[in-house]
Amino acid sequence: MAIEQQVRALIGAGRQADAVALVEREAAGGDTWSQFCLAQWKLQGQGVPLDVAGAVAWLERASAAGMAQASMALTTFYATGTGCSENPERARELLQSLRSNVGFAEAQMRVLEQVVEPQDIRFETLSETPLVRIYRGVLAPVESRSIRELAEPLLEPSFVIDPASGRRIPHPVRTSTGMSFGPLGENLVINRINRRIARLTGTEYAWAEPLHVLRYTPGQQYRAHVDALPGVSNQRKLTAILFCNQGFEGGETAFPQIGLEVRGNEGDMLLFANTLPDGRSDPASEHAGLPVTAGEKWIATRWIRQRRYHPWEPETAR
Ligand SMILES: O=C(O)CCC(=O)C(=O)O
Ligand SMILES: [Fe+2]
Repeated sequence: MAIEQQVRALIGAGRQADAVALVEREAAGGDTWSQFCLAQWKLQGQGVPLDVAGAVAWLERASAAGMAQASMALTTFYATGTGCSENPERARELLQSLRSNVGFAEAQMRVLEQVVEPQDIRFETLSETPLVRIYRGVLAPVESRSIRELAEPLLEPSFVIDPASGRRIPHPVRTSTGMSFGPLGENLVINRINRRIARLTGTEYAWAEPLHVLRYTPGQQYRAHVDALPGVSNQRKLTAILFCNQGFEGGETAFPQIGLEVRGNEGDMLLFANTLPDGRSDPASEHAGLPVTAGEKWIATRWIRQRRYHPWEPETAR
């Protein structure tokens, strides 16, 4: 019986410890399927302790033995510095080595090659206090399209848990659908965009939360709110919003406290400060995504903290 079937049979029979022992033995003996399986278990903390660096080590072995799926996964780990040191060049080399036999790698590589990293991006300052700026032409059309295409199948409505009933109820502030490119969902196209945002904002790539995509259809909106979070010391100092399409009506980003409404063109980036010089939330940064009245509005938001933030390192969220 192939190892995969043996593992399934053991798990099906409730013999999880035996399944882990088998996979560990086979992985050590050089079986790439077992190496990949063990890496996944270590990432989920399933049957074995959660161990991201250990997962990367097994992916390395499987990749070195020629397993394309492992190399593909490694591109994301190196691009985002998850479980290993950040190494975007290594990520790109791995992707390049895969392009001829993995369709998804070929498609990503083509987008990377079509876009020359923009150098002379101009911005206009719309408000000094709070700081609000719009940067023109941050994304190439192929990049904003990639964001939409990658996000679309993963969009989910925003819900919150109602404290009274304990039930999932529609989010009271945000009626759009959304998704995030978390550490393992960030392909090299998204990674390069995130690095560009860091460069333009004078911040570090590793300080920001995962790129968060929102799609609004007619009637949907993001009611007035501040992005700063209650009770955290690693505050959301800046918000960068990428406009990922155009041609919709309504949907301006409004700052009611300073009487400002912004509509970016596809590829533009809105940047604003959420905190006062002493680090506290700035009430004047209050903003809303006004209701869309026709068409669809797509944006991608990067909330930038004051220092390192990583979704898998809970201490960095506080
Ligand atoms: O949709 C908008 O224009 C605003 C989005 C927003 O406030 C956010 O992503 O934090
Ligand atoms: Fe916001």
